[in-house]
Amino acid sequence: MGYKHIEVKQVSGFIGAEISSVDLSRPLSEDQVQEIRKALLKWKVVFFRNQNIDHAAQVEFTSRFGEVTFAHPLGEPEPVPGFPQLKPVDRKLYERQYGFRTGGPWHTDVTAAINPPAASVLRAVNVPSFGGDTQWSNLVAAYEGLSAPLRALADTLKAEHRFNGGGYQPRNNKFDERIAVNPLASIHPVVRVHPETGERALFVNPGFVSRIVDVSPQESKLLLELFFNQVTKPAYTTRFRWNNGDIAFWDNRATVHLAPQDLDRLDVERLLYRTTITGDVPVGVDGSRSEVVHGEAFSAEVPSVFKQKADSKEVQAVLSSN
Ligand SMILES: O=C(O)CCC(=O)C(=O)O
Ligand SMILES: [Fe+2]
Repeated sequence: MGYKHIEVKQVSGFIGAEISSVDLSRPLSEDQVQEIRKALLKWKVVFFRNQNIDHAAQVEFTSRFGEVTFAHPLGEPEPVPGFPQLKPVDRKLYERQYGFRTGGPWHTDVTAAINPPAASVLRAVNVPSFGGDTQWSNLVAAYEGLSAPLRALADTLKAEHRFNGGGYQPRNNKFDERIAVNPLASIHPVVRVHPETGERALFVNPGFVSRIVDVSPQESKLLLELFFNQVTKPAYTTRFRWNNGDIAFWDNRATVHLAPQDLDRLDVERLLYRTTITGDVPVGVDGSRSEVVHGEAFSAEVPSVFKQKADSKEVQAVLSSN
């Protein structure tokens, strides 16, 4: 309905659509880009099956929707040599480098930054034949599902987001060292007005929110329990079963997502690559903007912590153009 250049099929009640009749290995027309953007804004996450595109094509696809960021504000894990925008989502690499396999709690990408990514693109390269599904939840539906008095309260609140302050457990490894060097943190409105749709989203996530500000610690804890419950309600979610070559593209301003939890004890490989699009500074219902607690904005710029890394050979390999 309403699409002339792509096919769009809704996959869940509140979130998610599969887009077909488009070949991402070839340059997209401006009409296709506009319709994909329209579907993304409506469905919050869109899926493309069986695309089998390479690194360069992923970066090219992502760039049609905005500025492609550096892989990660901490430069961890190491981006792909020659592709500073590509963040490997690689169980084997994480295990080798950090000693853990789990994908962590429900989260929105990089909300510790003052300008969390507008959107993320994830491409499956080597996924297991069973398990490893990713889930997304619709933060606009979550907001709208609150009672009117709770929405009114949420509209007035702000929350602190930080890399080491939410649901991620300390790991005592290289990743934590990086966070200690650059303890990225920001205060965002609990209800964010979406810059493109004007919709209100319940912009809190169990991964990175450390506290609600200006309330007591106990009030913060109980409010967050309520909000986290709301944003992860199964009703607002969709679940994606990956095959190699599949791509998920989500609006990071209006969703939380959950990496698979069912593979933690299994010795299986799972490799995907993520790109992200530079986001704007969130704005609350009263028009107030988020505030930096610590750290720099997240964009295509090479983060200073990455530039400062001692092992400059690795850094050079990542930054050298291909
Ligand atoms: O492993 C996954 O399915 C999702 C990983 C993730 O959170 C991300 O790429 O942002
Ligand atoms: Fe993520």
